[in-house]
Amino acid sequence: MVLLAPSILSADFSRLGEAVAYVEKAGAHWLHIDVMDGHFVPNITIGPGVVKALRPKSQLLFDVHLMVERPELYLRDFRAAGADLLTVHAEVCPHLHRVIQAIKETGAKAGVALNPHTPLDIIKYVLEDLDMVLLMSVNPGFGGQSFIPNVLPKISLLKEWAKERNPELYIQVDGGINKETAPLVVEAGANVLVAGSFVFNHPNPAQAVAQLMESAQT
Ligand SMILES: O=C(CO)[C@@H](O)[C@H](O)COP(=O)(O)O
Ligand SMILES: [Fe+2]
Repeated sequence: MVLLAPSILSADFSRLGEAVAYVEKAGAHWLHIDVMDGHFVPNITIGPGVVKALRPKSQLLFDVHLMVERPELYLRDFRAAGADLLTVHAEVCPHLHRVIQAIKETGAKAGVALNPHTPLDIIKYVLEDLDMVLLMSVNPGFGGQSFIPNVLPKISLLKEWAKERNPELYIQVDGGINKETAPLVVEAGANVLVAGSFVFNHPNPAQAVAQLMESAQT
Protein backbone atom coordinates (compact mmCIF):
# COMPACT_ATOMS: atom_id res chain seq x y z
CA MET A 1 0.00 0.00 0.00
CA VAL A 2 1.21 3.48 -0.86
CA LEU A 3 0.70 6.19 1.76
CA LEU A 4 0.09 9.85 1.06
CA ALA A 5 1.54 12.56 3.29
CA PRO A 6 0.42 16.07 2.32
CA SER A 7 2.99 18.73 3.22
CA ILE A 8 1.48 21.71 5.01
CA LEU A 9 4.29 23.91 3.67
CA SER A 10 1.99 24.88 0.79
CA ALA A 11 -1.13 25.33 2.94
CA ASP A 12 -2.50 28.72 4.02
CA PHE A 13 -0.46 29.37 7.19
CA SER A 14 -3.22 31.55 8.61
CA ARG A 15 -5.59 28.53 8.55
CA LEU A 16 -3.33 25.56 9.28
CA GLY A 17 -5.75 23.85 11.67
CA GLU A 18 -8.45 23.78 9.00
CA ALA A 19 -5.97 22.55 6.38
CA VAL A 20 -4.93 19.63 8.56
CA ALA A 21 -8.51 18.61 9.34
CA TYR A 22 -9.38 18.96 5.65
CA VAL A 23 -6.66 16.62 4.30
CA GLU A 24 -7.42 14.09 7.02
CA LYS A 25 -11.07 14.03 5.95
CA ALA A 26 -9.97 13.78 2.31
CA GLY A 27 -8.22 10.46 3.10
CA ALA A 28 -4.57 11.40 3.56
CA HIS A 29 -2.58 8.91 5.66
CA TRP A 30 0.10 11.06 7.29
CA LEU A 31 0.78 14.77 7.74
CA HIS A 32 4.18 15.99 6.55
CA ILE A 33 5.54 18.95 8.51
CA ASP A 34 8.56 20.78 7.05
CA VAL A 35 10.83 22.40 9.61
CA MET A 36 13.50 24.74 8.20
CA ASP A 37 16.11 26.74 10.09
CA GLY A 38 17.50 29.26 7.58
CA HIS A 39 20.94 27.58 7.85
CA PHE A 40 20.75 24.09 6.40
CA VAL A 41 18.22 25.43 3.89
CA PRO A 42 17.60 29.03 2.81
CA ASN A 43 14.13 29.30 4.34
CA ILE A 44 12.57 29.42 7.81
CA THR A 45 9.28 27.72 8.58
CA ILE A 46 7.81 26.33 11.75
CA GLY A 47 8.87 25.15 15.18
CA PRO A 48 7.52 22.86 17.91
CA GLY A 49 4.93 25.44 18.98
CA VAL A 50 3.04 25.05 15.72
CA VAL A 51 3.24 21.25 15.90
CA LYS A 52 1.81 21.41 19.41
CA ALA A 53 -1.02 23.67 18.29
CA LEU A 54 -1.91 21.31 15.43
CA ARG A 55 -1.73 18.10 17.45
CA PRO A 56 -5.29 18.26 18.86
CA LYS A 57 -6.67 18.98 15.38
CA SER A 58 -5.73 15.62 13.88
CA GLN A 59 -5.29 11.90 14.42
CA LEU A 60 -2.86 11.61 11.49
CA LEU A 61 0.70 10.45 12.02
CA PHE A 62 2.81 13.61 12.31
CA ASP A 63 5.80 13.14 10.03
CA VAL A 64 8.30 15.88 10.91
CA HIS A 65 10.99 16.60 8.30
CA LEU A 66 13.78 18.44 10.08
CA MET A 67 15.78 20.53 7.60
CA VAL A 68 17.92 21.97 10.38
CA GLU A 69 21.51 21.91 11.55
CA ARG A 70 22.16 20.20 14.90
CA PRO A 71 18.81 18.38 14.77
CA GLU A 72 19.73 16.45 17.94
CA LEU A 73 19.05 19.65 19.92
CA TYR A 74 15.37 19.71 18.96
CA LEU A 75 14.27 16.06 18.95
CA ARG A 76 12.74 16.07 22.42
CA ASP A 77 10.86 19.31 21.84
CA PHE A 78 9.29 18.08 18.60
CA ARG A 79 8.42 14.74 20.16
CA ALA A 80 6.82 16.46 23.17
CA ALA A 81 4.87 18.67 20.76
CA GLY A 82 3.35 15.60 19.09
CA ALA A 83 5.71 14.33 16.37
CA ASP A 84 5.32 10.60 15.66
CA LEU A 85 8.19 10.31 13.20
CA LEU A 86 11.32 12.46 13.20
CA THR A 87 13.47 12.66 10.09
CA VAL A 88 16.93 14.21 10.12
CA HIS A 89 19.21 14.95 7.17
CA ALA A 90 22.28 12.73 6.90
CA GLU A 91 24.22 15.72 5.52
CA VAL A 92 24.17 17.49 8.92
CA CYS A 93 24.82 14.43 11.13
CA PRO A 94 28.48 13.41 11.40
CA HIS A 95 27.33 11.03 14.14
CA LEU A 96 24.29 9.71 12.35
CA HIS A 97 24.03 6.46 14.29
CA ARG A 98 23.95 8.40 17.57
CA VAL A 99 21.23 10.75 16.32
CA ILE A 100 19.09 7.80 15.17
CA GLN A 101 19.39 6.29 18.64
CA ALA A 102 18.45 9.66 20.17
CA ILE A 103 15.30 9.78 18.03
CA LYS A 104 14.35 6.29 19.19
CA GLU A 105 14.93 7.26 22.81
CA THR A 106 12.20 9.88 22.45
CA GLY A 107 9.80 7.10 21.43
CA ALA A 108 9.34 8.44 17.88
CA LYS A 109 9.96 6.51 14.68
CA ALA A 110 13.31 7.34 13.08
CA GLY A 111 13.87 8.62 9.55
CA VAL A 112 16.91 9.83 7.62
CA ALA A 113 16.62 12.15 4.62
CA LEU A 114 19.05 12.49 1.73
CA ASN A 115 19.39 15.42 -0.66
CA PRO A 116 19.14 14.57 -4.36
CA HIS A 117 22.92 14.39 -4.84
CA THR A 118 23.75 12.54 -1.61
CA PRO A 119 24.77 8.96 -2.34
CA LEU A 120 22.71 6.19 -0.77
CA ASP A 121 25.90 4.75 0.72
CA ILE A 122 25.65 7.23 3.61
CA ILE A 123 22.85 5.14 5.17
CA LYS A 124 24.25 1.75 4.19
CA TYR A 125 25.40 0.80 7.68
CA VAL A 126 22.37 2.13 9.58
CA LEU A 127 19.65 0.77 7.32
CA GLU A 128 18.43 -1.82 9.82
CA ASP A 129 18.03 0.89 12.49
CA LEU A 130 15.64 3.00 10.45
CA ASP A 131 11.87 3.17 10.10
CA MET A 132 12.12 5.41 7.05
CA VAL A 133 14.47 6.79 4.44
CA LEU A 134 13.33 10.02 2.80
CA LEU A 135 14.76 10.57 -0.67
CA MET A 136 14.51 14.21 -1.68
CA SER A 137 13.48 14.65 -5.30
CA VAL A 138 14.05 18.43 -5.18
CA ASN A 139 16.68 20.47 -3.37
CA PRO A 140 15.16 21.11 0.06
CA GLY A 141 13.98 24.55 1.09
CA PHE A 142 10.88 25.33 -0.90
CA GLY A 143 7.65 23.85 -2.17
CA GLY A 144 6.58 23.97 -5.81
CA GLN A 145 9.86 22.89 -7.46
CA SER A 146 10.23 20.42 -10.33
CA PHE A 147 10.86 16.73 -9.75
CA ILE A 148 14.47 15.60 -10.37
CA PRO A 149 14.23 12.32 -12.33
CA ASN A 150 17.78 11.19 -11.36
CA VAL A 151 16.29 10.14 -8.02
CA LEU A 152 14.46 7.23 -9.70
CA PRO A 153 17.42 4.80 -9.86
CA LYS A 154 18.24 5.77 -6.26
CA ILE A 155 14.74 4.73 -5.17
CA SER A 156 15.14 1.40 -6.99
CA LEU A 157 18.49 0.74 -5.36
CA LEU A 158 17.11 1.53 -1.90
CA LYS A 159 14.17 -0.78 -2.56
CA GLU A 160 16.66 -3.57 -3.42
CA TRP A 161 18.61 -2.99 -0.21
CA ALA A 162 15.42 -2.82 1.86
CA LYS A 163 14.08 -6.10 0.45
CA GLU A 164 17.07 -7.90 1.92
CA ARG A 165 17.75 -5.94 5.07
CA ASN A 166 14.68 -4.01 6.20
CA PRO A 167 11.52 -5.12 4.39
CA GLU A 168 9.26 -2.93 6.58
CA LEU A 169 11.17 0.25 5.68
CA TYR A 170 9.15 3.24 4.58
CA ILE A 171 10.67 4.67 1.40
CA GLN A 172 9.44 8.24 1.22
CA VAL A 173 9.89 10.54 -1.75
CA ASP A 174 9.52 14.29 -1.28
CA GLY A 175 9.47 17.04 -3.88
CA GLY A 176 7.66 17.65 -7.14
CA ILE A 177 5.14 14.86 -6.63
CA ASN A 178 2.02 15.20 -8.78
CA LYS A 179 -0.19 12.83 -10.71
CA GLU A 180 2.47 12.38 -13.42
CA THR A 181 5.46 11.75 -11.14
CA ALA A 182 3.63 9.69 -8.46
CA PRO A 183 3.39 6.53 -10.61
CA LEU A 184 7.08 6.81 -11.55
CA VAL A 185 8.29 6.86 -7.94
CA VAL A 186 5.90 4.11 -6.90
CA GLU A 187 7.05 1.97 -9.81
CA ALA A 188 10.65 2.53 -8.64
CA GLY A 189 9.79 1.38 -5.08
CA ALA A 190 8.49 4.35 -3.04
CA ASN A 191 5.72 3.62 -0.55
CA VAL A 192 5.18 7.05 1.04
CA LEU A 193 4.57 10.10 -1.13
CA VAL A 194 4.84 13.67 0.11
CA ALA A 195 2.92 16.27 -1.86
CA GLY A 196 2.64 19.94 -0.97
CA SER A 197 1.83 22.25 -3.85
CA PHE A 198 -0.07 19.62 -5.86
CA VAL A 199 -2.51 19.24 -2.96
CA PHE A 200 -2.76 22.71 -1.48
CA ASN A 201 -2.50 24.77 -4.68
CA HIS A 202 -5.17 22.64 -6.35
CA PRO A 203 -8.57 24.33 -6.74
CA ASN A 204 -10.05 21.27 -5.02
CA PRO A 205 -7.47 19.77 -2.61
CA ALA A 206 -9.67 16.76 -1.78
CA GLN A 207 -9.74 15.93 -5.47
CA ALA A 208 -5.95 16.30 -5.59
CA VAL A 209 -5.61 13.77 -2.74
CA ALA A 210 -7.89 11.35 -4.60
CA GLN A 211 -6.04 11.84 -7.89
CA LEU A 212 -2.68 11.19 -6.26
CA MET A 213 -3.89 8.05 -4.53
CA GLU A 214 -5.37 6.78 -7.76
CA SER A 215 -2.26 7.52 -9.80
CA ALA A 216 -0.10 5.88 -7.11
CA GLN A 217 -1.90 2.53 -7.55
CA THR A 218 0.26 1.77 -10.61
O1 LIG B 1 10.69 19.24 2.17
C1 LIG B 1 10.15 19.86 1.28
C2 LIG B 1 10.83 21.00 0.62
O2 LIG B 1 12.07 21.20 1.17
C3 LIG B 1 8.85 19.38 0.84
O3 LIG B 1 8.17 18.60 1.77
C4 LIG B 1 7.95 20.31 0.08
O4 LIG B 1 6.97 20.89 0.89
C5 LIG B 1 7.26 19.56 -1.01
O5 LIG B 1 6.55 20.46 -1.78
P1 LIG B 1 6.11 20.12 -3.27
O6 LIG B 1 7.37 19.87 -4.06
O7 LIG B 1 5.23 18.90 -3.20
O8 LIG B 1 5.37 21.34 -3.68
FE1 LIG C 1 9.58 17.74 3.29
